[in-house]
Amino acid sequence: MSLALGCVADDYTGASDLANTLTKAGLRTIQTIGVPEEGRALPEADAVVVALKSRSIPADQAVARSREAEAWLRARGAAHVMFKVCSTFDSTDAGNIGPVMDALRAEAGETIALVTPAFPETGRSVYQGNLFVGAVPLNESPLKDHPLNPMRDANLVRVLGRQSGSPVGLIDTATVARGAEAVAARLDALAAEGKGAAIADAIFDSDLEVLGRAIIDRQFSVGASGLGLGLARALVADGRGTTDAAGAAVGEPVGGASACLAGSCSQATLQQVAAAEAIMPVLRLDPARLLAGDDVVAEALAFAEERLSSGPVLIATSAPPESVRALQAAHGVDAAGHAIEAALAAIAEGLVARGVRRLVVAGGETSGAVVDRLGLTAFLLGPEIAAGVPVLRTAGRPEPMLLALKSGNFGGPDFFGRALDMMA
Ligand SMILES: Nc1ncnc2c1ncn2[C@@H]1O[C@H](COP(=O)(O)OP(=O)(O)OP(=O)(O)O)[C@@H](O)[C@H]1O
Ligand SMILES: O=C(O)[C@@H](O)C(=O)CO
Repeated sequence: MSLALGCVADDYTGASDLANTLTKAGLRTIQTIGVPEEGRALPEADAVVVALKSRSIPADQAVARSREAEAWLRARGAAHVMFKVCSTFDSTDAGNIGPVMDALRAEAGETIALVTPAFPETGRSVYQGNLFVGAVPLNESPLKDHPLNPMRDANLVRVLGRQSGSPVGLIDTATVARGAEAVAARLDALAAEGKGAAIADAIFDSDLEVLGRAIIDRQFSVGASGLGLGLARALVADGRGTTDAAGAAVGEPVGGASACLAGSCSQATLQQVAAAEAIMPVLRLDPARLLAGDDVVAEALAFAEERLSSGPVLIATSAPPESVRALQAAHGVDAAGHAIEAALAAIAEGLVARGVRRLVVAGGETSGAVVDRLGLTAFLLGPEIAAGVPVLRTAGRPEPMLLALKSGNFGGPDFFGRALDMMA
């Protein structure tokens, strides 16, 4: 396999978002969970997205895992490696975007990395280095209340500057409007000034196409799905992709029962859980009882077991910001998050043991915990349920499963129903 593009993603839902974008843009794409073991056969592909669970772990561990993934991709011929971060730049001042970027850029032998989390299809745009979520700056969006990575500064030149070992510059809209050569020249000028990264403005897909063309022959970049789109279109225009890849891997329907799990507390997920009550039984787990030692996993599985033969169920810990803050104040952010993730993962395992073969999971960390617990290792890409959320089909599992791993902020209010319909 000689890859046109290699990607290292910092969470599993983000990886499936990117793999979906690359597939739609015409690259045959596979998503692996972690670095595949030596000798494991993978289908032929133009691009591989290695999904890590490295967004909210200590920075040194995120760096080590990302370097291993980058080396694996380079060994498979990937000339350009993109580090996929969240379109809302989820991270803290301690990392992990800056430290991972610094390490992968050095590994690639580049002096500067172009960085942009813009993803216009989901309302993420960057102007003068400031990230907007829809019409509001990042720090006024619901991301200010994220349970693990609250985002309180929209100026990404500043945010990344606090995380990186090198100064950070800006490639502004006026430069992007002048085209790929102007972007490349600005990158070189910033590198000559000693900058190690440049936040690039992008408001429309056409801006991302310019950025893609400007950097496709360089070794390394950092971005969300929008930059993936720009890179994929540059590759396809250059004859380095397969133009009929979209939705190629739907495959045969899988039988079995279906279920949904939600550990995301984003505004979008809260609305989706509320809307699901009209179409399926919903169990809202009380995380305070879980942390007090009650066996809520067994309760959830009993709830599901009684109902699965008649249709899907949804089990959610999702709660509004004030409840999340109260739980975190009582137990600590990490302890609360990990205990809930572990409980939802154990529930997922119990559901699969009870015949569930189609599973929808809301939340990046939550999806990471579930996929790891189920021991899934790679996915083929199916059709798109909502912007950034594809149907995934397991690869290398004797009895295939379909999954949808939803980033917290993605999807409309009817997301759960729509996902289940598309997986039917
Ligand atoms: N009721 C709750 N109180 C406190 N924390 C919670 C609660 N329910 C879930 N959590 C934790 O909140 C975190 C949610 O993160 P997760 O990444 O799953 O969702 P998200 O941040 O909305 O999604 P994404 O990362 O895709 O944007 C997890 O660690 C989860 O365990
Ligand atoms: O880029 C995004 O917003 C998503 O793919 C994601 O990473 C959310 O966890």
